Amino acid sequence: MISLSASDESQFLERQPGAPEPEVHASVAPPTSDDGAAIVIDDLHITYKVFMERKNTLKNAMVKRLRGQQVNYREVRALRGVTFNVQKGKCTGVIGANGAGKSTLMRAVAGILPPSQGRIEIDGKVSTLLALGVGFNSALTGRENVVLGGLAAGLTRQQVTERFDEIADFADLGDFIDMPMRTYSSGMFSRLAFSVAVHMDPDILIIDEALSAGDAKFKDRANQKMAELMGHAGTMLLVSHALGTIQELSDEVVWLHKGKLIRRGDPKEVCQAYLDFLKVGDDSIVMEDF
Ligand SMILES: Nc1ncnc2c1ncn2[C@@H]1O[C@H](COP(=O)(O)OP(=O)(O)OP(=O)(O)O)[C@@H](O)[C@H]1O
Repeated sequence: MISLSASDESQFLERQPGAPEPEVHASVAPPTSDDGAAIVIDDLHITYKVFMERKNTLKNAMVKRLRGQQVNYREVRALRGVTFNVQKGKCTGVIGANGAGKSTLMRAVAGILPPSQGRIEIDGKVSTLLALGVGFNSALTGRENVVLGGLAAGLTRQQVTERFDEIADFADLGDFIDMPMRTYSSGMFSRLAFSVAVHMDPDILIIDEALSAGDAKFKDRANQKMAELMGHAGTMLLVSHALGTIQELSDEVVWLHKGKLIRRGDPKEVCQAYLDFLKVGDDSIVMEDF
């Protein structure tokens, strides 16, 4: 059995203090051809600016700038020259320790964060748990959010109406579908986000494990649905600390560390290199699957 989420497993994936940094593996080379790629990521840099004002707000920083005063900020280089592509119909898993840049990469591919340098090219309609989860309005009911989410993803009102029952059945929320989403548990919230995301006929599906929480029964159905989507030649970018899930679903794995791409290639080999680096045993792969 595989699981979508293993956030509680990350405790097993801590590096030993003082362990050396991983070296960029020699086999990491820029993609030779972008032909047939659904996602092209070329020398991608993302730098966050963290404002260091006493009252640390964007408004304060803007007021200072308008007054011609110097604005103090610190730069966090979350991604530093990442290059790889994802071929149509393939699944690429993204792994790495806390703070490696995985979520930043997902947000950039989803179009939420603009590149500071480099380029991202997307060929197809992207559906992402990130964007949809963020788009939900917790004052509205699940039903209303499904309609809004569907329209935002480019479906017509009629298409949303036609798909509504399927989306609601998959999320399996019972009467809660007509309750405001602020009354939902985080698992219920994620189930609806997942259900909406996978029913939008995405060409490219971006899944960040943080939003794919759910109970074991739902995870089983979610895994089946993902396998089904992949069967329809869907392209997937999947972030997870659950290396079992990553190996099960991915055609290729990318290992990020402190914003750099360390290794890219065969899922088993890259996961093993990552585990060797973390110096944790194979048990961590097995444990997250239960
Ligand atoms: N909004 C932000 N503003 C400033 N720095 C940020 C912001 N979001 C992330 N960072 C920084 O960027 C780096 C990469 O963070 P990111 O969340 O992408 O890592 P991650 O691999 O997803 O980590 P995790 O496994 O803990 O979720 C970290 O140093 C983090 O502190």
